Amino acid sequence: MKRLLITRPLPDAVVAAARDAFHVTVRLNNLPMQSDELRDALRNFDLVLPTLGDVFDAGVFADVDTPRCKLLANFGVGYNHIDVAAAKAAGIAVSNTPGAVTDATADVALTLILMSARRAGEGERLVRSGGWKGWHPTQMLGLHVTGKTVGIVGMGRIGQAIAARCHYGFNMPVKYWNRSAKDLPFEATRVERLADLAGQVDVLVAAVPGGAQTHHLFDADIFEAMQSHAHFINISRGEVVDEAALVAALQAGKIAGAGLDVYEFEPRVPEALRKLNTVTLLPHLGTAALEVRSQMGMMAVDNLLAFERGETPPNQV
Ligand SMILES: NC(=O)c1ccc[n+]([C@@H]2O[C@H](COP(=O)([O-])OP(=O)(O)OC[C@H]3O[C@@H](n4cnc5c(N)ncnc54)[C@H](O)[C@@H]3O)[C@@H](O)[C@H]2O)c1
Ligand SMILES: O=C(O)[C@H](O)CO
Repeated sequence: MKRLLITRPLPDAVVAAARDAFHVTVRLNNLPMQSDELRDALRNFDLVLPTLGDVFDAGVFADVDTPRCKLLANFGVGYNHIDVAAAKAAGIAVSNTPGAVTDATADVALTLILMSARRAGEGERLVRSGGWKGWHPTQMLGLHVTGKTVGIVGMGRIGQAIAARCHYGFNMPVKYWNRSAKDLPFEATRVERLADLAGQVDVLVAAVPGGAQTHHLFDADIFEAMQSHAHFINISRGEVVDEAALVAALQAGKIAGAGLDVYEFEPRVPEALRKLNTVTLLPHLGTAALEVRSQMGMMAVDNLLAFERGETPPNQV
């Protein structure tokens, strides 16, 4: 049997399915793998099932002369923590888990849109603090979401699921920025320049992958272009945002609020961001449901099984 390393505890059913086919070691630690562990994983296992935070960068591959590992079957759709080109050069394939994450992540985007626009986090803190003095007509007025325009940046699987929820559920006109035009089952306007989109919408949502091409896509210029009543939502990767520029925009009231599930240097969330009442902060909850995490794990196992049969994994990247 091939030796498989699962780098974090996963739902029982996933580990059981993996044990049916492989000699499995589960690393009983919820923190990302450290430098030595990453290298040892490549040296000592035939297959590795890593996840977010396990940073397999070019240096890791360069340090391991003849890796025993032949597949990194990532748990999650986003694989910006793996240098895929360096992996390939080292003879290691990479797969991910697209689709399994789509609806759950779109649901969290809608949670953030509503929480940010309707000041739900701020309201919850007010009640919890015992400081609420009762309802009155001008208390905590937020942005009415129904009918407002949403701008989706990255009209992929998750972007489309967010757009559909906004369109069908909240009657929101949809605009988007994407490398290519999308054929969608509802009306949506493609805008050529990101800064133009930013200036035209009431809610701007980041749904692009992380990586070098999208690093700091949302910078001071984009926040400057946004309308002062608009909200910025990020469910993609923290690194797509210049976090310092976002903090500055919020502090200066250039935008009304932000809803974030991801951060530039996770799990570190700058104190300046945590202090702002206009920000809703979630701890990377996009796929955090047992059903979803189980589906992600099963997809990763399917990729491993296909590879073991000598086939190309269904979700090789
Ligand atoms: N918050 C969470 O828990 C969570 C959960 C799942 C996924 N994610 C993130 O969401 C991302 C998107 O997932 P998906 O399944 O929708 O991916 P996808 O590949 O279906 O969609 C990505 C979209 O972004 C566009 N895009 C890619 N690179 C681009 C670039 N350089 N410039 C402009 N547009 C670009 C693509 O054309 C595509 O339309 C993942 O890569 C992951 O980082 C976060
Ligand atoms: O990329 C993904 O799938 C998520 O961020 C991890 O749940």
